[in-house]
Amino acid sequence: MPEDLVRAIYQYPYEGCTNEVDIFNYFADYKGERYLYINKDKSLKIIGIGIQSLIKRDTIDPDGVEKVYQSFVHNSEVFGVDKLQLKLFGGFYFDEDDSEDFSTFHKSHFIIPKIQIIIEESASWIIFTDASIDKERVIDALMHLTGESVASAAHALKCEDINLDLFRHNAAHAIAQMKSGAFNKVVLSRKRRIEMDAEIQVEALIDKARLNHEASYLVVMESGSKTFISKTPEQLVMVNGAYLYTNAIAGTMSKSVDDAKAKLLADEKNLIEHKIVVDSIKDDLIPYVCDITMKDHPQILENQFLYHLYTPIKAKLKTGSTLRVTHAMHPTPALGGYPKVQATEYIMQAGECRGLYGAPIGYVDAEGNGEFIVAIRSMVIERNEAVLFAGCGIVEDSEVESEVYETEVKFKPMLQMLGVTHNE
Ligand SMILES: C=C(O[C@@H]1C=C(C(=O)O)C=C[C@H]1O)C(=O)O
Repeated sequence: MPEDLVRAIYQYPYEGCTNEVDIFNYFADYKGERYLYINKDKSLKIIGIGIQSLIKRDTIDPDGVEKVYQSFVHNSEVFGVDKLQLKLFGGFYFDEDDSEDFSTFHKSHFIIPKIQIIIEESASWIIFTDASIDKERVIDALMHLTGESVASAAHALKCEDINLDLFRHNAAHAIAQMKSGAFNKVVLSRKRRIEMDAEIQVEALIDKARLNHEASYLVVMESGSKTFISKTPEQLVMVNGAYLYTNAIAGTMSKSVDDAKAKLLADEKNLIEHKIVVDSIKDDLIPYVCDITMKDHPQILENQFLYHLYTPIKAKLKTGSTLRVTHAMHPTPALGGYPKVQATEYIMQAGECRGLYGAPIGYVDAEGNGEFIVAIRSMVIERNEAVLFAGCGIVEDSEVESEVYETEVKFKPMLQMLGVTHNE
């Protein structure tokens, strides 16, 4: 019998524990095969446990991914109480470059889990795609979790900047290129490796993130021995029925600067960087949407350590799904540069091999709705090591040392999550 015909999706209303740390802990046996997605206003949590089907490609292939997921959903028999809720979660690499840091991930990496827990404000579900799991037992156990927090036992031994000299060199080179008119903006990035004295526990990191109430997403994706984590403030795209939402986030000032908000809103260099992103997003959206609405001037987005210039954008969707639009928009000049092709080539020549750093990660449902984020403020961990990523937009008026400082501040959310307070 073809495999498709014996698949089944079982859905139950979920009234169990809503603490993601407890749930991750309970499913410790599935380490390497779990994921977590929490949206910015914490109105949606998606937790995936085990791998029923890994949709993987060694190229960035949104159409191929969508086809396999649709076939899974439509060829499965559904035993459920509500309309089909199973969501597909995963991401695409930043670009087609291979990346050693992400060797257990694929350029298209999407997961249909064995168990998916969806926690929304109005209702929640637990979904099983594996008939052999004892569903009653799992549901009963989840109802009785006690909400213990998990403190990290690991301390930093060593902090090492992997490519700071190269970053300085590339930034100076890019500024010179832009002064001679080669392109307008490029985003360059740095990496920092942290070695801890014990294994880094993902549950402890999630617990740390949970206690921090800043308006950011939280994404955790395990793949074998590696785990990717992003605590990003940046949405790439959300599709909800007839509407599409996106935003431009570009232009940054540390909160430690006196009068930072007012300075940022009036700073010519940052306003130029921001406008490049807004204009490029508009151009990329035109084939898919109509009635684009946005304000003429950016507002301030506040993070724990930084202020950003921020323009929310709403439009009516004419055609396309979340995955299609994600592919068309990524990378915006907030992470790539402008013009897009030249900037992306520049990043590839700079040898950054970003993998999932700055990549689109998110979820879609069977109707094409969903949300993708831009995976910044991120790190990949393996055993007792973490590699942290931070980047910034370079324009012709940039100064190399200010950009070095900006990336220092952008490492902070991940350093804080690891409990590293100073450079060891
Ligand atoms: C590239 C990063 O951040 C991006 C770059 C910004 C900038 O240059 O001002 C601001 C927000 C993000 O779009 C990062 O945090 O790694």
